[in-house]
Amino acid sequence: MHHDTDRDLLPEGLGDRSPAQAAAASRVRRGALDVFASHGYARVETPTIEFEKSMASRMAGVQPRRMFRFVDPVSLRTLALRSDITVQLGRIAATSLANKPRPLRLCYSGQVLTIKGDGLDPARERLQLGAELIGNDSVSAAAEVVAIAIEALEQAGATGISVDLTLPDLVDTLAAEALPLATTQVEAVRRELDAKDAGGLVDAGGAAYLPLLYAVGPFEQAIERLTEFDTDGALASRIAGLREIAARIGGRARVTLDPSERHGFEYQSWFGFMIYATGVQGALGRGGTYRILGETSEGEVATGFSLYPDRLIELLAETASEAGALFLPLGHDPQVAAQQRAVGWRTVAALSGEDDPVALGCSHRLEGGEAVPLSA
Ligand SMILES: N[C@@H](Cc1c[nH]c[nH+]1)C(=O)O
Repeated sequence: MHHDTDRDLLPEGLGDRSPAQAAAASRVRRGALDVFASHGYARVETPTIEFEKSMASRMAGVQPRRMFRFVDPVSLRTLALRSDITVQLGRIAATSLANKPRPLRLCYSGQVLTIKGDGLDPARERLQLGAELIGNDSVSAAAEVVAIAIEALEQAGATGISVDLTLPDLVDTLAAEALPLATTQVEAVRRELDAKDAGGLVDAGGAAYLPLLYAVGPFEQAIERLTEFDTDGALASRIAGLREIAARIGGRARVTLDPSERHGFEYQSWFGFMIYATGVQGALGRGGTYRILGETSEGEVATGFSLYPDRLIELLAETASEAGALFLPLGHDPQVAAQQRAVGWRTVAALSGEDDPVALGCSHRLEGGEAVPLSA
């Protein structure tokens, strides 16, 4: 077909979900939210747009450059489309729910947008589902949220789950004392470690950090390497914490360690993790410990995670087999049809004598009050 306008095009990185994908998305959303609720996480809903300032300043490290921003014709202030619901929950925790007892367990689901896709993934709009445990960033909190992330993905239909643990503030921790770096070097060392570039790391003045590039892989082996590297014990409490978390997830997911992984971790502190599943390219989610900044006080610690299940939804939609439907011929008894729906049938009512039940996806036809299989 010839297009002389862009009427039918969608902007880059944005798309529709087909009926099969929308059905898979509903199942994934419901599965995950049920798991969050079953562990005591109360759902909150947040606006799609709010003041840029409140989203950009709630956690240290948030990048407003990634957000769609525009001026509100009403308030004349800059608004931003949400790119991460966690920061909105930070706002709620610091304001309307500030006086609720801690730990405060909240969960959420919604669409988020960024101006640019992330690395290999060009999508600019994504479904984000997550849970936040506010008021605690201990090993127990971390173990709880990792376990819930695994359970939520399992419930959503993911298989072969693996979890990659990381220490987001590793370089800052080491640079402070054990392996000093000039403030100007910290960023470069972090970047080369993230890129796993040994030559670049040496050039950036981070030769002492080289062994970190080898403390990567299956958890038991990698944590041994990290322990050997940590001769003066600067990382001792973190290593003990990681060991305990890994022990508590063990058996439910494959656990790996990548202590200097930074990609996508904007504000996480001592603990971070990524979560993956078989057949799904890229990470399905990310989480960790962080600090919600207050207006005057030093703020509040928290632990949580976000799942971005769009790739899983596409996979599930491809493999889902559509359940048959029951064709209701013209002149059927509406009460009988309602009874059939009540026992689980999806019905498709004829609008004219020409409607073709098979073409409309029906497997059965209502005849004499019964669902009769349509002969193929
Ligand atoms: N919202 C973070 C993940 C997270 C939730 N809680 C803590 N960390 C992200 O999407 O990267």
